[in-house]
Amino acid sequence: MPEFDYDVVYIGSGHGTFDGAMPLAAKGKRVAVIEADKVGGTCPNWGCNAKILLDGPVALQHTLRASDGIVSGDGKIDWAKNKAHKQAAIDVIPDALKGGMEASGIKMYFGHGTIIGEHTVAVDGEPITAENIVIATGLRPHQLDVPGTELGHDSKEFMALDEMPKHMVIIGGGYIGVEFATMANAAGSDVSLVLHDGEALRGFHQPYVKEVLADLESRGVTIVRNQEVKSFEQQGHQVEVALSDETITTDWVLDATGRVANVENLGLEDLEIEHSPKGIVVNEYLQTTVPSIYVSGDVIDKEQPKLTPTAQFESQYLMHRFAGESDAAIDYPAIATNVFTTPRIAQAGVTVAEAQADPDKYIVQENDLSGDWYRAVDYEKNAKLTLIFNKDKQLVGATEISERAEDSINALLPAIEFGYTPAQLERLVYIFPAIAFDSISKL
Ligand SMILES: Cc1cc2nc3c(=O)[nH]c(=O)nc-3n(C[C@H](O)[C@H](O)[C@H](O)COP(=O)(O)OP(=O)(O)OC[C@H]3O[C@@H](n4cnc5c(N)ncnc54)[C@H](O)[C@@H]3O)c2cc1C
Ligand SMILES: NC(=O)c1ccc[n+]([C@@H]2O[C@H](COP(=O)([O-])OP(=O)(O)OC[C@H]3O[C@@H](n4cnc5c(N)ncnc54)[C@H](O)[C@@H]3O)[C@@H](O)[C@H]2O)c1
Repeated sequence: MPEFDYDVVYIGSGHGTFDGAMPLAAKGKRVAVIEADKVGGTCPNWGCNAKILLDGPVALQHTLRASDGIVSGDGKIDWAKNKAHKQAAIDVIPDALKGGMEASGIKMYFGHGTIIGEHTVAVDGEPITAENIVIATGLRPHQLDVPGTELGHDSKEFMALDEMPKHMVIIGGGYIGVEFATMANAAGSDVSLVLHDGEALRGFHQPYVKEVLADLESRGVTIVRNQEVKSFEQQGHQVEVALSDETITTDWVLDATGRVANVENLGLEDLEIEHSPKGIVVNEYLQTTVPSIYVSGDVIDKEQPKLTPTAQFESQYLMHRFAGESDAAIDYPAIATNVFTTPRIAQAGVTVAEAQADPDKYIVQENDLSGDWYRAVDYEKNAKLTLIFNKDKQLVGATEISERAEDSINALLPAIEFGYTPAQLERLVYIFPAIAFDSISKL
């Protein structure tokens, strides 16, 4: 008779869980997953998948307009149809994932999970025991601490809008702020994007960020810089957004000021597990100070970008550990990331700022892609790619601004991660003409 009900119980069913939990169960481990909301968590339901479906027509509209009359039509987006298409495409995911998990042998529990002992989680009061517990509870939207904050909305509510508001104030210059400003503008909303200082998308190459912001402005987005939000106040059907120097009256407010960790009501205090709104503190094995309790995905307090592929990498790392296949510390690879604006900005590996701060170690090579014949296929005007090499001439980092930046950086990622030699690069026979061929030819 086993000592515990399960080998591993996961709290949360997002990418921080299922990418590792399914193969772990398929290897014969006894696995349970607890979910309080939709199976699959943020990414499929309210994050990446939902967002990229809504973005499809936005990118199409941008290309159509950039084609300068070659493709005719006004490219007007029917938001209600766009939302219905998105919803139809993602509605099937939770059941499909649930089915996949159950088929691999996972027992699903629905309810709120709270850790009540080193090996015990209560699901709405019912105790379940496991040799190891994984907390993968993700993040939720941060809400500004100002009077009237409840009048603000989050990204989930934006993606559920039946109609695009005539005017929208978006607060915050992070991924969500600029991506959703791009979408709302393309769908016909008059957008004011409020930044509390001059900068947006910190962590990305700032000259490229400035180009994205300038492009948004050229399409009618008002960027309001260096303003603190003071309050939101209902005025009839509208909301007054009071900033340090001005007041904007709007139909809808998106509070995109970041996301905070779901660490409440988990029992962390009783077990003295260190945590903050940034997440739960772990060691190099993703383990908390209680050795049987691990953490995966966005809810880890970490330096790495809080993205789906990062969560997937962590859950797969834990799968190998729980399967007894590896006891090594986690070794994060180069993580590629992209801002889905039009144009996009993508990057991976050593950043330009890091390279410029250490010129003895790195060589920075800037490539203007606007004269590149292949980029004329996408009517690119401002495409640029910055490559960073070490002194052995191996690629260690790259960032691009273009309509196809995510594909370009994905194509370069293996060269960054594995440090290909010129001889190895010669053996990569890519499809031509294509983005991967074009990007790799710059090495
Ligand atoms: C608008 C938006 C767009 C995004 N776009 C991208 C993108 O383009 N590319 C990208 O890589 N990343 C993107 N992300 C980030 C990506 O969604 C996350 O990195 C990813 O979902 C993290 O997975 P996770 O499993 O750690 O957390 P989540 O997916 O958030 O899953 C956590 C789960 O835990 C459940 N839960 C929480 N507490 C409990 C509890 N006590 N008991 C039971 N269940 C609980 C929640 O209901 C949730 O289902 C986006 C995020 C947002 C919000
Ligand atoms: N393309 C993608 O991969 C993608 C897209 C969307 C979200 N995400 C993920 O979702 C998470 C959250 O994204 P996000 O954009 O909400 O957060 P973020 O942390 O990227 O950006 C928050 C922004 O709000 C600003 N801000 C904070 N307080 C403010 C205030 N009082 N007034 C004005 N501005 C303020 C910050 O300066 C920052 O620019 C991130 O983990 C991100 O990785 C990823």
